[in-house]
Amino acid sequence: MRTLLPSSPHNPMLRYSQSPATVTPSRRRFIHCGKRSDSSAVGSSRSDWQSSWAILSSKVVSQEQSESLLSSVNGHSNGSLNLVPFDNNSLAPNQQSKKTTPLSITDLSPAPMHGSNLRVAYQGVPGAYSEAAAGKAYPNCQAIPCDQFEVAFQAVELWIADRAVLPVENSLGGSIHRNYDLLLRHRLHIVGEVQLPVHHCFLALPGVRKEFLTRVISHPQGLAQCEHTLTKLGLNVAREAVDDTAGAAEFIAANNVRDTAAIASARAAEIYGLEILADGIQDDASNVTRFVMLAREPIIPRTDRPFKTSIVFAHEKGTCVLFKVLSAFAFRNISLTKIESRPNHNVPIRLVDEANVGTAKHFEYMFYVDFEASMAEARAQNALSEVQEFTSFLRVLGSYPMDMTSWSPSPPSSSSSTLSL
Ligand SMILES: O=C(O)C(=O)C[C@]1(C(=O)O)C=C[C@@H](O)C=C1
Repeated sequence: MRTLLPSSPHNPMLRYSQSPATVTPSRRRFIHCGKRSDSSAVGSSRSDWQSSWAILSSKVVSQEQSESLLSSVNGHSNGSLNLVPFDNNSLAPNQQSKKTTPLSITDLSPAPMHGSNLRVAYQGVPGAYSEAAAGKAYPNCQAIPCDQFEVAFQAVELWIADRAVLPVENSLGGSIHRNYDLLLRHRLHIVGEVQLPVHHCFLALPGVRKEFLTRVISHPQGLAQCEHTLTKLGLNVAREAVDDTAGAAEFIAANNVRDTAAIASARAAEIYGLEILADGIQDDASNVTRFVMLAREPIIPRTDRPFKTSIVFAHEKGTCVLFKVLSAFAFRNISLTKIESRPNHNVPIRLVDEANVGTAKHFEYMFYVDFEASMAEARAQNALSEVQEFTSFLRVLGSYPMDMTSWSPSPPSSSSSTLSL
């Protein structure tokens, strides 16, 4: 069995290892709200979403369930929850030990952007955009680098990390498909989202001139997001994909590679001692990547701020249900913010024999939809009940606060050169 191990004491990045597990989860108590199944998502029950959300929406919860919710709302331990402070000593003696108002759902206010002491797994090495996203999602968190997306999922499942922050889509490069597939294979819950402006730099070893360059390396998304600019710069260089942007910078520095440039962040340049040859080389100034925050347990959905809900569904009869499913949202005035389809790995192709005509070969899909409503709203619950009628598989990936932070394209860093190199 593959296990997760830090690669070395000096490089604490989490990697897969074939050696016996030596990692001890720091907390063993694991109460989850949803029904657990093996990693085969399509094998999940069609009422899977209800089992998760019934507990959250119910006013009558068992002590174990409420303890579970209280101890890990939005993944924060009790200590960091914004519960209404209750000072027993400030009450008159005859009132002491009596709580004046019952705790309500809205008192369980997690601070979604608060992350002190949280261990947050991300893919990449220090200086990666994902590390910055982890810091935006959970300020002051302990960011844990992982060499693959799947390792970040497992780090949370094994209690090595409390959260994972993973990219799902970029405004220029599109969806990060691997993470859509992994969301389905694993049983973590989306508990938040952050949108990070991504400002790329063109980096090389100090003193390297562009005439010497034969190659540019970066994460595939980094290459995709700078494609037109690279062409415009007139560089005759091969493009090569690596695991992450900062890893590309680290590689150049560690191996003293003088014919290669990296597309990465200004912070990566600083960490690995590279020079910024050009700044802001993304094809669009407002380049932004959306990340999701993942936890072992869902948060309590609320109605006092904008929420988004992410679902995934499929039907054994294929894409013909898509229109009906989408109409369940349209009738209730629920806006969709994203729709994505991925191959249905359990049933990738469906053969339909038509008499005298031949065999039609239909590709089968899993559909991912994000919509602007909270699972605490009746209209969202009703829409999902209707969706359930039309689908053979439905899972709520999470209902979570939308990232509403004000945003503007990041200005070039002060050490920038010109775009023309
Ligand atoms: O390589 C990095 O720095 C990452 O954090 C990964 C990643 C991605 O997967 O999209 C994150 C944000 C940017 O869009 C480019 C790359």
